[in-house]
Amino acid sequence: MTTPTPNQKIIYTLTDEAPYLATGSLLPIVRAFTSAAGVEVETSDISVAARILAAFPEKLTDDQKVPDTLAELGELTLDPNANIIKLPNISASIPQLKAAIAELQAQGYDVPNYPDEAVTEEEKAIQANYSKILGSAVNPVLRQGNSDRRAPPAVKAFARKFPHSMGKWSKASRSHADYMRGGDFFSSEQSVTMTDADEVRIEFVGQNSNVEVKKSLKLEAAEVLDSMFMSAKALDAFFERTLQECKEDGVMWSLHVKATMMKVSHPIVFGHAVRVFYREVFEKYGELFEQLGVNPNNGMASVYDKIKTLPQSQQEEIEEAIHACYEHRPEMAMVDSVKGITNLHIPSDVIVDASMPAMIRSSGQMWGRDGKIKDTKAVMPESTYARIYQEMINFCRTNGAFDPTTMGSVPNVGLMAMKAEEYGSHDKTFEMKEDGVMRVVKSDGTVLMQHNVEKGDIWRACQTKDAAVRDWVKLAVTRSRQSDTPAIFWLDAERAHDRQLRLKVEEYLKEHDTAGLDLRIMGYNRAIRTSMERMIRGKDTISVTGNVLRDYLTDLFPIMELGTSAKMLSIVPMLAGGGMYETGAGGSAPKHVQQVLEENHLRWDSLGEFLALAVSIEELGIKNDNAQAKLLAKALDAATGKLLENNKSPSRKVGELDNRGSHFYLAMYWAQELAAQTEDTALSARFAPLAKSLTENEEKIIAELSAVQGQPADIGGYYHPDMAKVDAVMRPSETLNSALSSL
Ligand SMILES: NC(=O)C1=CN([C@@H]2O[C@H](COP(=O)(O)OP(=O)(O)OC[C@H]3O[C@@H](n4cnc5c(N)ncnc54)[C@H](OP(=O)(O)O)[C@@H]3O)[C@@H](O)[C@H]2O)C=CC1
Ligand SMILES: O=C(O)CCC(=O)C(=O)O
Ligand SMILES: [Mg+2]
Repeated sequence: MTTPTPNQKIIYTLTDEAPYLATGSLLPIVRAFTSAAGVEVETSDISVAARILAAFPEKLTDDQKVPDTLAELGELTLDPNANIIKLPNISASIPQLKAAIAELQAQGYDVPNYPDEAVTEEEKAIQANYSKILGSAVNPVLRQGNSDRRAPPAVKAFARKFPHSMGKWSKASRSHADYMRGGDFFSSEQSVTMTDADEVRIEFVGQNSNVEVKKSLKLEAAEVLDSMFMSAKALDAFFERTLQECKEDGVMWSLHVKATMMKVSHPIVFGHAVRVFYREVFEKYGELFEQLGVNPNNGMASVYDKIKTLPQSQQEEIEEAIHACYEHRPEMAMVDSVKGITNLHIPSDVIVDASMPAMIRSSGQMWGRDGKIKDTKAVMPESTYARIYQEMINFCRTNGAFDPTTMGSVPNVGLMAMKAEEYGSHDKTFEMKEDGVMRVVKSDGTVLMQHNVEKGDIWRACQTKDAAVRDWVKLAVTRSRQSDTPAIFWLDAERAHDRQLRLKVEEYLKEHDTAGLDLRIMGYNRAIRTSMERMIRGKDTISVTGNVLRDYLTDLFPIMELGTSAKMLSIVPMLAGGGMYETGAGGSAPKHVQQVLEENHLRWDSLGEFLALAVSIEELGIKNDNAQAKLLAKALDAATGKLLENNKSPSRKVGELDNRGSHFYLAMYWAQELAAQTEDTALSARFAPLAKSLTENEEKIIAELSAVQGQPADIGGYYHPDMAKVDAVMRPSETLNSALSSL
């Protein structure tokens, strides 16, 4: 056996919820296999619980302390040998963060409460510490490269053979997307490309002409800087209009934002929606709510939580006032109609990238209060990106639902490196405390951009580094060439930022041999229409997009094509030369954990993990000239293909094959492939006994795995489960466990 050298290491992240549970079953299998090629798989815990613990070492006993693994991984991304498998993790909203803190405290960890309002210096320090954990806090640190997401041919073939359900579209559907026609970020966007490096200042000039420096920003030469704002008044008027229209037309109302990734601006937008929808409640009890510390940006859950301290009679009075709003407001989409959880309950329940495709896939409908699905107005204030959903809705209404058995594919090459664009704007986002002017000023005093703003407006700046753009263009050309597929750069002539980017794209395309390639540049509406026209004819089109569209499209198209983005291959070739392999574009699926707790069935599909692992092991094999690793990767790909062909993916129903069962099949096929190959006889001899014992014991192992289903499972915590309990729940087959340990 080869001894692992420092380079022969894969870092496998431990995250949260369903992917964490799935890891409990998959990782022991992976480790058993990779050790045969001298490849070590090391874990790195970046769960929200681990990140909380790492932030407060001074509050913990020595044996409770954990390392700051996210910082360590962040450094590793700069190493050309980095090889990281990144599973989806929770991007916590404030309510989720508080729940995780409470769970840790109950387990005996003395971590501080999250201060809603930080007054003292100590509270401010605690809040600053927690702000690094809030929202999408992991991905921006690790994503030191651009993004390449696609459905591998075997996965596409699987979708054609076993198509997922698609809700029919009616020409009479009244569902649509609605967005601001003015006063939003789109209408106010300004953008400049820096000629030289400089340290610019973001300043606020008040009506008394006092200048407040909000932030100093070091910019590189050729970097693109944008600034924009959303008018609070226009936003409120927009929400009011959408609510009135829904009430008049009898269409359900729903809100779709990305409060997790846009962790500063979108919770504020969400808070406006809450205040407008429940206007009478906030008018009547506004002062009391302020005293109680209610924060509408955290949703109606914050109201219900804070009024608990009031006398029963007063609580009932407020609850009645809330119910009175439902009388004159339109019906609102529900997250859980049984439990009465509405769209405005917490800001992280409805996340636009997954929620809009789910709606379009279900005939354009969402769940109502009565548990029935109905037509809905999908409200997405930012018109920049909302328009693409309306294009798809129009397309489905005209052409009917997409057909997974014949449709082509839209892979994505996304500009993501170095916190590109809006997803890096959090430290440059400000809610205006008074009327005045926001401006960006060069060190020599030249004003680069400025906006007149009013109290409550949300102003933000976004950066895009030149090196990131250059690499993105290269990746697009490479993917188009390698897959012999046309590529469209989605750049909108109406957008100031995109006009700057277009100049760069045109320049950097000249650095490549593009002869014979079909590369086009189009505005968003035309780009999505062209892609869809081609898609229904079975043709593929690469979408080459900015960061937000990367996020949106890598759920939108996969959910139509494959039923879920979890089946995507998602690669981040790092700028420094290493590789990160993300598992799908999908999230951590809280509903899946609930099912495990209730009936010990995990419907999580680890296909994304299988695909990521194969590329990661292959890359490691190439870099280290490790022929056995290359064979392992090849066999894993073949095993994944077999698993898809034989339909051994997890089912959603208790009693049927679940995540653990599908892992067994992967192990069996993988061992069979390795035993059958003839390129390396030592490897074949090593895996032959395992292949034999798994094949012979298939029925017994499946029976052992099914036997545990149907009753509640205990994993000892939600955010910080007990590893031993997870191990017991996720590895219930003695026969499988002992076969693996004999390898
Ligand atoms: N890369 C990352 O780290 C990401 C993290 N997230 C985080 O995930 C959480 C949930 O986000 P949400 O927007 O609801 O997105 P999810 O992708 O978790 O949920 C959408 C639905 O997709 C289905 N799904 C997703 N992955 C799988 C899988 N592997 N196997 C089977 N089905 C799957 C599930 O459908 P069903 O329930 O019908 O089975 C799930 O409910 C949030 O905390 C969010 O911050 C979200 C996106 C990316
Ligand atoms: O970081 C997150 O919160 C989610 C990431 C995401 O949705 C994506 O990259 O597709
Ligand atoms: Mg996404």
